[in-house]
Amino acid sequence: MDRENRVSITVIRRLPKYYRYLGELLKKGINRISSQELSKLTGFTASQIRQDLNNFGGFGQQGYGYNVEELRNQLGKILGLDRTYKTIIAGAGNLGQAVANYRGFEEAGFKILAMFDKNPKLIGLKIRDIEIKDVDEMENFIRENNIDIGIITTPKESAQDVADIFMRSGIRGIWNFAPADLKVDDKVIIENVHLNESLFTLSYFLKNESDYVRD
Ligand SMILES: NC(=O)c1ccc[n+]([C@@H]2O[C@H](COP(=O)([O-])OP(=O)(O)OC[C@H]3O[C@@H](n4cnc5c(N)ncnc54)[C@H](O)[C@@H]3O)[C@@H](O)[C@H]2O)c1
Repeated sequence: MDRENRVSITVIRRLPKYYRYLGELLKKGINRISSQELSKLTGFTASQIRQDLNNFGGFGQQGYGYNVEELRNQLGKILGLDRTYKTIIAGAGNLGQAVANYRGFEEAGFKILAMFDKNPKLIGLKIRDIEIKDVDEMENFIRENNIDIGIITTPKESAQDVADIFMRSGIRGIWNFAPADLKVDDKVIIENVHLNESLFTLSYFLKNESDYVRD
């Protein structure tokens, strides 16, 4: 896709939600859906949905709506979910272990090959079948296994060091849970999951209940 035809980030951020709802519809055996029905499910307006999907060529037909399976497959391809990603976790504490324990990521194609920590007490332990290795081995492991995605679940003080190792060893995608604004090269995509920020936003909405517009 050339620069002018690039799809906006706000549209991209809505795609996983469409993808998830379409998956749920398929599980219920529903094979056809109109943009109005999708609107009721997702909370986005029908015209927003049509506009979003038109960015990728438009999948619906007037009077018919969308074929759920076809649309989900297409969105899966657009999201890059039609392949698997080799993934590692740096920081095998509470959150790192919780991420490693969740099978859903693997089912979606994100295979966790190893975890890395600096605490000798953790090294050698396994979470499911995922071994916790010494962080000193991480750089070589990434190079040898062509790791695609690195997950950061270390304390924030170590997060930049970990990101630097990821970058030098060729990782292109970083999923960062540490509350730190990491500096990465242009070649690297970073997606931050700042759980606290989300919780503080919830706190704002509770405090200002009658005072905001939901999107
Ligand atoms: N636990 C949560 O629910 C939660 C919620 C919000 C944010 N976070 C963030 O996620 C991160 C991890 O939180 P946690 O609760 O799992 O912490 P934790 O202390 O349980 O685990 C952190 C792990 O990172 C390891 N570590 C430290 N420096 C390292 C390095 N340089 N290389 C490799 N491993 C290293 C530690 O030995 C430890 O095992 C923190 O940045 C925290 O702020 C966690």
